[in-house]
Amino acid sequence: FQTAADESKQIDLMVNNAGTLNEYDWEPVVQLNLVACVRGSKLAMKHMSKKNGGRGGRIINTCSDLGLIDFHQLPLYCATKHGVRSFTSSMALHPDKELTGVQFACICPSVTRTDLMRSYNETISMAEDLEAIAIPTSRVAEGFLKLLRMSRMNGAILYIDKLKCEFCKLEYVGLGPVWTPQQ
Ligand SMILES: NC(=O)C1=CN([C@@H]2O[C@H](COP(=O)(O)OP(=O)(O)OC[C@H]3O[C@@H](n4cnc5c(N)ncnc54)[C@H](O)[C@@H]3O)[C@@H](O)[C@H]2O)C=CC1
Ligand SMILES: CC/C=C\CC(=O)/C=C/C=C\C=C\C=C\[C@@H](O)[C@@H](O)C/C=C\CCC(=O)O
Repeated sequence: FQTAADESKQIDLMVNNAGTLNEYDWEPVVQLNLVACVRGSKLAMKHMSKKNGGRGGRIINTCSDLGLIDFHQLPLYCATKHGVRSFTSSMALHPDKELTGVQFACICPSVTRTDLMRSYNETISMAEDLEAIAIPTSRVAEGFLKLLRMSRMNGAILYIDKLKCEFCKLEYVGLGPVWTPQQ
């Protein structure tokens, strides 16, 4: 991050995308999926914040549909992605956001054809079924671009599957507003 900041002076967009899946050797998974996402977000936040002389920016975290639902085959992976989702939307709710100029959002793709999916396939005997429901990476890119095109994306949780690319509405019961997209 420091190298990028030194070379380009200003970072406008930070994407915390790295992630992995291993329910057995699970502690490194927490470190990468959740801890690194929080670290990366905080570094970017500090650099971008108008309160520190920055000019604002966007932080987009790669979550998953498993950050929105529970799934018995991948409990640890789900826990890390629920953490990413909650951290991101909680940061977006911070009352300082107009002062910092930093917007937070996350994308929640369903199963996508990547090395991660292929490594999971090796552990089960359902390769064909997974292949049938998986989306191409280009579909995730479409969702990502949809966020970038919005001038105000703060708080967005974008669900992406074969048929849908739509914002999730979470109910902040009694504590705040439900997020709706603004252009
Ligand atoms: N493939 C899928 O079905 C889905 C993936 N995701 C999420 O998308 C993100 C990207 O995953 P994929 O492209 O599918 O997986 P992938 O395994 O194809 O790519 C993971 C990337 O993370 C990087 N990485 C791994 N460990 C790292 C470390 N310790 N430090 C820095 N970089 C590291 C790798 O170099 C690689 O570029 C992850 O956060 C994953 O949880 C979300 C929903 C569905
Ligand atoms: C699959 C691991 C890759 C990425 C993890 C991720 O971020 C999102 C995963 C989302 C869902 C994973 C579901 C996996 C399901 C499999 O174990 C099978 O149960 C699916 C089998 C058939 C599905 C057919 C259907 O119901 O349409």
